[in-house]
Amino acid sequence: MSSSSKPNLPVTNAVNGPPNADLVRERGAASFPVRDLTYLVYGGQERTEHLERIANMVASDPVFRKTDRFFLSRTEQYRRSLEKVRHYKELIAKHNLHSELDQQDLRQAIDEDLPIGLHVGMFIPTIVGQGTDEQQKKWLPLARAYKIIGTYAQTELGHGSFIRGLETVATYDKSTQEFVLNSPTLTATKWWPGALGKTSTHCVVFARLVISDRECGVHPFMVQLRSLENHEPLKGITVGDIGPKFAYETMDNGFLRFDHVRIPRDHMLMRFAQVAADGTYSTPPHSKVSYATMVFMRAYIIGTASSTLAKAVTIAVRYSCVRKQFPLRSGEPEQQILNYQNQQAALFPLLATAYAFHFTGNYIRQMYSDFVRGMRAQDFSVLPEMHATSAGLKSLTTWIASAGIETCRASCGGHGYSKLSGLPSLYANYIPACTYEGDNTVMCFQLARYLLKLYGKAQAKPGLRLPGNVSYLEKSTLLDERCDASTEELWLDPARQLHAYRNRALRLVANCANRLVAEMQKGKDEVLAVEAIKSDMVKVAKAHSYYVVLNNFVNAIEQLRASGTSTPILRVLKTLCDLFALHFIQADLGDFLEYGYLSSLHTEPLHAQIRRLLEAIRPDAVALVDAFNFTDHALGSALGVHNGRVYETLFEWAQQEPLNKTQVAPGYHEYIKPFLLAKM
Ligand SMILES: CCCCCCCCCCCCCCCCCCC/C=C/C(=O)SCCNC(=O)CCNC(=O)[C@H](O)C(C)(C)COP(=O)(O)OP(=O)(O)OC[C@H]1O[C@@H](n2cnc3c(N)ncnc32)[C@H](O)[C@@H]1OP(=O)(O)O
Ligand SMILES: Cc1cc2nc3c(=O)[nH]c(=O)nc-3n(C[C@H](O)[C@H](O)[C@H](O)COP(=O)(O)OP(=O)(O)OC[C@H]3O[C@@H](n4cnc5c(N)ncnc54)[C@H](O)[C@@H]3O)c2cc1C
Repeated sequence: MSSSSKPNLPVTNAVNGPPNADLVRERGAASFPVRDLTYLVYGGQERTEHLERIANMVASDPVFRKTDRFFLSRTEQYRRSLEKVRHYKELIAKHNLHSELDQQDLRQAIDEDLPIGLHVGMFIPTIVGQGTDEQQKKWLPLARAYKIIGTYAQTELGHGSFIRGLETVATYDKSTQEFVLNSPTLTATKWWPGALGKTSTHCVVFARLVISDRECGVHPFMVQLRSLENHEPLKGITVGDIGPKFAYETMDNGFLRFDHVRIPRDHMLMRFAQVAADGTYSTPPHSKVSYATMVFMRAYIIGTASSTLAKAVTIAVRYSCVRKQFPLRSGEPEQQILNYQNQQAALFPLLATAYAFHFTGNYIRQMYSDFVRGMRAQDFSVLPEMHATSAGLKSLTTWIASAGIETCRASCGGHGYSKLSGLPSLYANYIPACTYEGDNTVMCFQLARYLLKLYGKAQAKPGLRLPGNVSYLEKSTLLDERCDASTEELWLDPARQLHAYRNRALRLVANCANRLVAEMQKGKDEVLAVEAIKSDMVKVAKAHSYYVVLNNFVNAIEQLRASGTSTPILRVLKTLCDLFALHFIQADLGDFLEYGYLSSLHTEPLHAQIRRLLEAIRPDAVALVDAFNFTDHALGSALGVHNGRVYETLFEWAQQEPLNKTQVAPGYHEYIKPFLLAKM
């Protein structure tokens, strides 16, 4: 089927030449107009073309090249990322990219963990969210123009998850109307904040507020760290880089200590809690409102899980199409490895998940903007739902995307282990998303607590109406219902799929609630009873989040159908949605079998339907990854190049290896020559 409009062919850093014939053939045989799916993913033709212009501008700009990154030292990588920051700023001015959206598009196209990520992602949002109007007026123009660079300094050497345990102190001195910031212990040292070590001039510091010996809890303070003239740390401030990490080399995650550093009273961000000149403290309208930037970032992280996983799947699917291994019978041509069922079973559920997460990203963005609108009107009622939902989805999406990248890497065989595949660095730079912005397990407890509370309320008060995604907690009769998908066809019914996910989630919540009561009946208080069910709480949070993801995917398809999306696109999205739904039932089959929701009567058709779905996706696999529309620059992979010239590109990129600069190995004269035969 032909596209409704020609794609803007991505700028390539692959080796030029005729494209791989298998990829060409597969692209020609797609069952749906790829370009239309791209428009759907990126929000329309105009927006897609705008993104392409930016992506191609970045991809063709030598400052943003990525191919040298594997051969640079940590310090060189950091310097290169600063060079990219400077150039990013130049391009904003040159191309008039002053809107936040344009700048976000540009950063996304640059596709590197730049040391201004925290400035944009947390420093500015914290000023916006937590600063008074006057504070915003003072700091925002400076921050937005990069006259100052900031970060978000919360985590300490001793505490990250347990925010109330932070030790940095901000003591109010009424006589001078200043706060005195101090790090009283080694463990009070701020540790980890991105761009803190070497880049930032300022930061928002989270410290315990003390007024006249009274503890008032953790609050945000604006602090200047470095001189704006020579970048030297200011008096009383010890700051530096925390040293080598798993990856993330472009980012100067830092440490920071305060020795009785004085800041003016109006440097406490006082939108919600205030300290008056005389030291009178006014409490915030919600005790966790100062945690709002983390909720914002969790929502952002959920949104990026789709694109990250989509990159890994694009690389693995294209490579699996080019790569051939074994004829089925002797004398026959070798098979593309993508024809093997095991390869499809590894990659296609991840392809489906990348699409599923795309719709979840849309959902959380909408939920977040409704929440912000409420907050502006002093309505914090949605905060618990927003916090719990984003905590759970952040955990599920980052866990699945991380594991998915590794699956993609392993499915590329030996070449997947080469950094030139792009997959090792994609993985290494992505996995901290499971830890930062809230350790995933700790985040799951937050969602599980919320669900258990609502379940308890619904039990105590029959007829209580709960919000949309959790309304199934009202229906304990659901627990008596069983699966009736006894044929392959019935497994394609979205209502039945959702029923299964809802039933599993409710079952796990109910079991957890019962176990909590049982532990308390054994004599434990509530705190210890919760400790006894913690691993089950993680399962509860995941089960609910799976349900939310599937529900969003099903709803999105319904909305697309209603808005007249073409049948071929709807058909392929429905196939992906089915595979997502059925694959994750198969993956957690024990949950569904354990309480008799499913039996072998249902599992046989389930497995058979999954095999059918893999077959259905196979002819469209390349088109489905092409629809993500990544440039070769964005993928940074010799295996995933658009033209499929995988071997040529691998060979050429390998020539850049510094070891290849000389024919004779460095160290040969000292270490090899002495024991080799002198002559043959
Ligand atoms: C929306 C999309 C926008 C798109 C466009 C944006 C463009 C942006 C560009 C950005 C580019 C950026 C690129 C950067 C890349 C990423 C870099 C990563 C940087 C990493 C930064 C960090 O890691 S910062 C540090 C993060 N730290 C944490 O997350 C700590 C985790 N811990 C906590 O959150 C909490 O302490 C806790 C939740 C674990 C517990 O809190 P606490 O102990 O204080 O409370 P309790 O347990 O007693 O609970 C009391 C009560 O409060 C509820 N609650 C807790 N937290 C919240 C909250 N945040 N909101 C609401 N309610 C909360 C809790 O559930 C309890 O409720 P009960 O009803 O009493 O049970
Ligand atoms: C790359 C990277 C960038 C970062 N950037 C920033 C930044 O810009 N600013 C900033 O302030 N911070 C930053 N951080 C810090 C990050 O937010 C914290 O590391 C994260 O919140 C986890 O906290 P923790 O390290 O204290 O883990 P811990 O809480 O010590 O977790 C260790 C283990 O204990 C378990 N655990 C913890 N508490 C409980 C509990 N109550 N019950 C059961 N199990 C528990 C966890 O599940 C985990 O398995 C960054 C971290 C990384 C890795």
